[in-house]
Amino acid sequence: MSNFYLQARLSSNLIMKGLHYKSLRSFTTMECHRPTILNKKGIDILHSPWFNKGTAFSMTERDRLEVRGLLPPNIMTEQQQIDRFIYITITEADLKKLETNVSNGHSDTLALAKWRILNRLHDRNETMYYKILIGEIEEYAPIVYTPTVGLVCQKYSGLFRRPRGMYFSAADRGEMMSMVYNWPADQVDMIVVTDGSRILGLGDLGVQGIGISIGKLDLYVAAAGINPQRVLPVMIDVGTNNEALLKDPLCKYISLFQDLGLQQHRLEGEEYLSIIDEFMEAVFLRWPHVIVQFEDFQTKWASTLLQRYRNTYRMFNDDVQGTAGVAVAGLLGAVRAQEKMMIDFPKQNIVVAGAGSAGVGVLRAARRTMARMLGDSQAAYESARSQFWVLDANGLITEERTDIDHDVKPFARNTLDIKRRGLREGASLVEVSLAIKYRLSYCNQVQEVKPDVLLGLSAVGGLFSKEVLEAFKGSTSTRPAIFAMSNPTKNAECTPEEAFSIVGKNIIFASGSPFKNVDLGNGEIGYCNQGNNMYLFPGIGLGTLLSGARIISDGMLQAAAEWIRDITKVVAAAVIQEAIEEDLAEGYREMTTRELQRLNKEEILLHVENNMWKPDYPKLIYKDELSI
Ligand SMILES: NC(=O)C1=CN([C@@H]2O[C@H](COP(=O)(O)OP(=O)(O)OC[C@H]3O[C@@H](n4cnc5c(N)ncnc54)[C@H](O)[C@@H]3O)[C@@H](O)[C@H]2O)C=CC1
Ligand SMILES: CC(=O)C(=O)O
Ligand SMILES: [Mg+2]
Repeated sequence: MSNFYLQARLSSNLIMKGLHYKSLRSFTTMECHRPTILNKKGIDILHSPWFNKGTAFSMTERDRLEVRGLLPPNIMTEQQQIDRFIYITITEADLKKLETNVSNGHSDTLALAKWRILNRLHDRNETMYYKILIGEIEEYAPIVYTPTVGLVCQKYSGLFRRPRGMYFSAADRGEMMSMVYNWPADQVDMIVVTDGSRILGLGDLGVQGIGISIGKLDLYVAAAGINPQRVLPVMIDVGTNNEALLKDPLCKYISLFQDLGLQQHRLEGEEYLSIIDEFMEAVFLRWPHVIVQFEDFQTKWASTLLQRYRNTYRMFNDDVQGTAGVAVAGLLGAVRAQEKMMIDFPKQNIVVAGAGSAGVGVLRAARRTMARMLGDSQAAYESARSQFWVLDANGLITEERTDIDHDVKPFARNTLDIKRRGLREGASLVEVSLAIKYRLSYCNQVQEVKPDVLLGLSAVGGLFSKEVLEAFKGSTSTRPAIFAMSNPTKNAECTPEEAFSIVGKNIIFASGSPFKNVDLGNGEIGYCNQGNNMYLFPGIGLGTLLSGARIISDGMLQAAAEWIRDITKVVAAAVIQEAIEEDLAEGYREMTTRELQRLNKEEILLHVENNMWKPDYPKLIYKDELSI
């Protein structure tokens, strides 16, 4: 059902139920219908991407806001502006030329050129930028987000023209409390922060990591309707250990390439923590209701920071918690696709390649889900762990491992059990995929149990090689699942073509970055699903924002994962519902806790819908006009 029909149905239901006046009024104060109060006039408005409408300013507005004569006289509709941008600015002038210069029509150069053109529009006219992004999300998400955002981050120091977001660096210690007031918006709802230490699967990109914060927030605006004037991309620069980004002291005056970040190695330990602490205190001091999404922190800090802040601040780690929700939703979807009952999920044998922040997040969430299905007891939780086979750069992780990470330890395979199955510590992916044999003690039979799922979060492109896929081919599942979730595209553990051609037509395939569906011949299509936290984090953020929940609980994240139906609105509503049930909801804007508690499911959905920003030009009112 389209959003339009859903909204129409919900509205009529509300009217039938005769909602009391206050609630009805707050429903009708829709985000997109609020006029915007300005303290600027004339040319300043045209130079502000937040307020600029370009050629779409009406004559009355041109007079009221003193921009008459500063624009060409032809007043355009929004649609004319979009057409002009897509068909004249992008396609004809720039992209066509580029396309003919690029042999396969889809190269890094072309993607980067598209990003540049979109970024320039973002700098000029934010409303039009989001209108185009939302209207053509399938085409432009891979540009503003993975895979192109990875390339953008790698080249950010060269691409940088106009600032976007805020930078807090090790040199700003003691200053952050006042620095936050340099940001022009009095209300910030959503911050995405990175320290640039593990950008997608591209490693330490230092200050250039700001690109990922910008890309994620673009999706918040496009998918969750968060008002772009209330988002803040942040980069915390504590240095970089990427030597290529550190100046060579011998040629620092002649080097053409100058990285924009601090020229020092990363701070570690207490020094590092004190900087992140200061940042958190500063942003929550100025914007007590903000939500902070931690993004692309290297594994050693991701989980430490999550534990440090999660019970105090409204924050979550997207790589640990967002990815987990999407992966669990995908795993449950695979069980459904096998035409099994949900209760069969705890019987799936799942091989996970990659035990970093993302892999461990998925393992913990999948184990918790299995345990709940098995009765939610400690015994159920214990037994669920035997369904996972976890490998890192050193192969299969067993109890024999000496330097095992605290978070990974619960998933180390029992040594005796491994031997019984003909495996060993450090076994390769081929060995594990080939057979997980075990002897059924009561009938003394050898039964081969092969993995149902092969899930990659290793950042190693091509890890699911021909040999691995051949070995996995013997899966006992009716529809084996291959999730090559690493980003960007070149880091995917395998391509869908490789997976479908080697393992078979009936597999379920998902990848972190988008791939095209595969033509399997005879009119059959191999579907390539995208398994990316982008389907979850906008809903988690929006739901947390509108519920006013004090913290983001596991229950709220679980609710998001269970409700993922690629409709962020529904995900957000589920998160709000859970926040209300856990007594965490404190309300947002006109909607008080009490009013939130009175809403039924449909009303919550409508509340979400009404609070989602839409890329329509608002009525602009100069602040002195208010007193007239
Ligand atoms: N699709 C999605 O929504 C998401 C995808 N990711 C992707 O997951 C990847 C990993 O992210 P993190 O866990 O934060 O990184 P990380 O660097 O902390 O972890 C990588 C893990 O892979 C292991 N590994 C390396 N080589 C391996 C091999 N040959 N075989 C098996 N394991 C191997 C490492 O030992 C480590 O445990 C990145 O490419 C990232 O882009 C991360 C978050 C969300
Ligand atoms: C998708 C994402 O968050 C990552 O690759 O890190
Ligand atoms: Mg990430």
